[in-house]
Amino acid sequence: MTAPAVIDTRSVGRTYEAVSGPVRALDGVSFAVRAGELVAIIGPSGSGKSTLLNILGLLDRPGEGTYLLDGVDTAGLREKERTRLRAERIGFVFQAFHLVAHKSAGVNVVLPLVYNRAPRHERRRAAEQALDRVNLRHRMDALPHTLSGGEKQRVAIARATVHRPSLLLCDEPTGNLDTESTGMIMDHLAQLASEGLAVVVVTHDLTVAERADRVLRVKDGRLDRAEETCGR
Ligand SMILES: Nc1ncnc2c1ncn2[C@@H]1O[C@H](COP(=O)(O)OP(=O)(O)OP(=O)(O)O)[C@@H](O)[C@H]1O
Repeated sequence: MTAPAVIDTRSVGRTYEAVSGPVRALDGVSFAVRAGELVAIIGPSGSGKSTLLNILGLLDRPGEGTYLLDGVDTAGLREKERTRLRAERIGFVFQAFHLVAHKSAGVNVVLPLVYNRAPRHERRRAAEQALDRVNLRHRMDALPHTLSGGEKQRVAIARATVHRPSLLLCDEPTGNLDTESTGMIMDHLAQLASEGLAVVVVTHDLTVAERADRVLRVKDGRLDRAEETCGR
């Protein structure tokens, strides 16, 4: 049986109104990402990757076309409903980790559950499980500055997945990491995908893209249809 589409975009376009005139950042972008897939998005600077990631993360709206997240047509949602859908269904991982510096790894991981108003007694256990998935349960009480870059990103992955979203969006997740840590982060992302998460990674690193099930190339705001299929 085919896994359900977590991301389903149809003819998505986005134009920015810049001082110098309109900038066509995305044009006719249609693709799906299913539960259990690890997909890399690559493309030159200015090709539209961030614009696409912002739309997929419900941080921006497409100018044209439709975006269905978990089968929900996001166009008709009010801002409050978009915020809730984002908080429940999406996790974000950034290049610069964005951990709260004066809070322990465990408290950082628990934050989405606080925002989602999960029952208090469930939070600690969920944080332990999320840290366990990235082999960092023993660093639960560690402050971010005592962790290596790779460990910080693993905490960020635990935080982004603690509420069991259906979609994990990663923006250059290995941009600040060495080769060894990069490999470990990709191992964890592949593992999460194999457990049913849809994982999307925007990257400039071709060794990262090689680990994906599929690579989507963006060029001048359009998807290059000559997609590669890579084995994980
Ligand atoms: N807020 C904005 N206002 C006007 N133009 C914008 C805005 N944001 C992005 N653009 C333009 O839209 C196009 C796509 O930009 P985008 O940031 O999505 O590309 P990118 O592929 O993420 O680039 P990079 O790899 O450098 O981050 C570019 O031409 C960019 O200059």
